[in-house]
Amino acid sequence: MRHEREPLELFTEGFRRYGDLVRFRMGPRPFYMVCHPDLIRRFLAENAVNYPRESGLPGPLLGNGLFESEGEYWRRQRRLIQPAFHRERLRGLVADMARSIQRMLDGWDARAGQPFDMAEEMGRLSIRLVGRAVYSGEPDDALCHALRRLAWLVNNPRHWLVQEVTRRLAINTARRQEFLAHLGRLDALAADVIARRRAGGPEDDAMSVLVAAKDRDTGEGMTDKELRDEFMNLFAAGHEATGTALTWAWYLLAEHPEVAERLASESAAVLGGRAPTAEDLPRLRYATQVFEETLRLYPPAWRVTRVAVGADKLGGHDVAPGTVVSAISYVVHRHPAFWESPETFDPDRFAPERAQGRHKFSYLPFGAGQHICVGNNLALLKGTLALAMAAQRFRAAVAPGWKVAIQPGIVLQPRGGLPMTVSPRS
Ligand code: HEM
Repeated sequence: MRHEREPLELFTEGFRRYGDLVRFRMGPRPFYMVCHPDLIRRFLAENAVNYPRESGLPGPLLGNGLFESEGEYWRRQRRLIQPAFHRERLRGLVADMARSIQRMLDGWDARAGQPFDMAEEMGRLSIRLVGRAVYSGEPDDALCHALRRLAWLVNNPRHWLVQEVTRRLAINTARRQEFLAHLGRLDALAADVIARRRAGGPEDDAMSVLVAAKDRDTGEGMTDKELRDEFMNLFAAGHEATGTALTWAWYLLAEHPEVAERLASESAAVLGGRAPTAEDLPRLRYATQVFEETLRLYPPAWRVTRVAVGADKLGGHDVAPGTVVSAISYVVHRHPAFWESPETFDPDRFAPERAQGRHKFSYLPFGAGQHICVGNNLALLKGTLALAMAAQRFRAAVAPGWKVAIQPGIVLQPRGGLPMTVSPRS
């Protein structure tokens, strides 16, 4: 089936041939790919109530957390969790995050010239930075390994399918045992963090906000099970996309040395070799733009999908109940009516004066509407800091002979990782 083998090619071709709304035959249900931002606004925002996310059984990893829930329960949880990720609160994390990034970069000095997998490196960095935001902790190597393996098992659709089947039939395969062992490690951490916060631990990370949060109608807080599920959603699911985006950023910078030089100049002018502070953030504008443009060309969450529960019309076409409706961000971000020279890597298109007036629903790296990514400010902060700090110290190049290809699993990753070499700037 082509949509499993090469979905990006299939969807891109469908858009070029048929335009803004394309019906595909795949599986038993009708499937619409929606590419026009007005139509995306319709199903993700204006009539979102008709297009919930597909409900499945709560899985063992994410449980009934924000990613998986819908309706009143989701609304309550979202209200309680959102304050933990306000931009002002995140500013307090800058110093700790900078320290984590600095430690990674110090390790690069000894690795100069030797290829290493940038996807693995960025994945681990992202885990450490999310750890700081979620529970004020820096995960050790064993925990990073567990999370990387879990992400790998979940991101690969074939493994995930096997996981689901073996779980439902309670078959104990080696992969399943591996999955459960990693999950057990994470569950132990979640239980420990929750117990400490209940006993009154630090007060400025996401878990302390969640433990203290009270429903405005009932006055009740979250149960331990609810806290555990949200911990998994934020910590386990929150790291993968940022790590992948940073990996693609390194690839694009290697391919566009002029952008890498400009990024390094900005860092030199603003930071002059020291670690960034929260006050520097507005002046690291080009680093943010590089990250935003990377998210346009390689949106890690490359599709946003819903299922219609009632009849509707999209662009004059009938949508029957049960229709799967998907905005393929990878295609929407290359829509020529909304993006000039869409294949060109041009961070300046995110300069405030050029971004002004852009259709809000033509740029969807964090989704749109009520489910828009709750961690988007954190992701932009991580991306900006990591790029600004790394660019002032290192250049990177794809390892000689390596062919970069895209693997669209749940997340849009480089197939087989991304071997790169780094060299210090003199
Ligand atoms: C570059 C990094 C990231 C990308 C590209 C990304 C992308 C997305 C997208 C597209 C959605 C919407 C899914 C939908 O509508 O079906 C989403 C939702 C979500 N994201 Fe992110 N995300 C990133 C980072 C993070 C981080 C750092 C966290 C938390 C620490 C996080 C937590 C969540 C949660 C909990 C949701 C569900 C929100 C809801 O349904 O209310 N994400 N993300």
